[in-house]
Amino acid sequence: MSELLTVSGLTVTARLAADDLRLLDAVDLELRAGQIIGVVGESGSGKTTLARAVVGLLERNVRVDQGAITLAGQTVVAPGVDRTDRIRGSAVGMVFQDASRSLNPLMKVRTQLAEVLRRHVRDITRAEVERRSVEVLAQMRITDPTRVLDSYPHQLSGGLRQRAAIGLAVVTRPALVIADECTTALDVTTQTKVVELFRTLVDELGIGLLFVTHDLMLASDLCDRIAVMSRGRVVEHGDADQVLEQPQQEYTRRLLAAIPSWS
Ligand SMILES: Nc1ncnc2c1ncn2[C@@H]1O[C@H](COP(=O)(O)OP(=O)(O)OP(=O)(O)O)[C@@H](O)[C@H]1O
Repeated sequence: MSELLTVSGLTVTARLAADDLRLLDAVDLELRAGQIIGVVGESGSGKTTLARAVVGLLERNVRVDQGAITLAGQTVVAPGVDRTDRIRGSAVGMVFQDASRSLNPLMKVRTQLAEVLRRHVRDITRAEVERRSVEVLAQMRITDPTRVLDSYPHQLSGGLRQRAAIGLAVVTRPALVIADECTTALDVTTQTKVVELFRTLVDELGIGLLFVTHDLMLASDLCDRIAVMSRGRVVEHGDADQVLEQPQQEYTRRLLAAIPSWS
């Protein structure tokens, strides 16, 4: 099977008033369709920068110096190259920590799903918009899709809001989903349900999921592969079982030792 997402030698720098700051240093990563990769590491290790680089949402003072990101064999990011506007929201869906960053608080869920579908699916009919909106909420295991479609985000519970946000990310049937700390703000029970939902979606739809989390325990429950980041570098990268059972790097061993229930 060929790689869906390949990050090779990605080096990213922020320009600051006084100096340049390297945010990512020769990062390598691979992900196949139907797989989940957990990008883990302490705060400030570069996880969000990596996730944002894949979707071309780096801040204005940040640039790609070396390396490349390819999606299904096509280069989308390289020094001086940014083709992410062709894939963002269509081939690649995004879910953020805070559903309010994924969802527009001023629009009903129905309107938001319709807007995304109309933007990305040429000549889609009203009936098809409605059918796919209901279908995607059902895929999110939402039992009363009509109520959710007719709600504003603030009228939904945190868990339902995040499910609606995931629905918005996958309604265009992307090949890849980037989820950045998207369960962090949820209570543990809701977090578990969202993680189970992700596993089901990946298995059912065959998408690739890049799941950014500082929570190694959560990553161990969900992910097939794990990339451990420290100071802008991927220090360890491999099958989740292998990384967790036989960590090669001292940094990974320290992260594991910090989990109270890990033995
Ligand atoms: N635009 C920027 N300009 C300057 N420094 C930045 C910029 N964006 C990120 N950084 C710095 O790069 C480092 C990595 O940040 P990043 O948000 O990628 O880390 P992270 O692993 O996602 O952390 P967290 O888990 O806290 O979100 C941090 O030290 C951050 O302050």
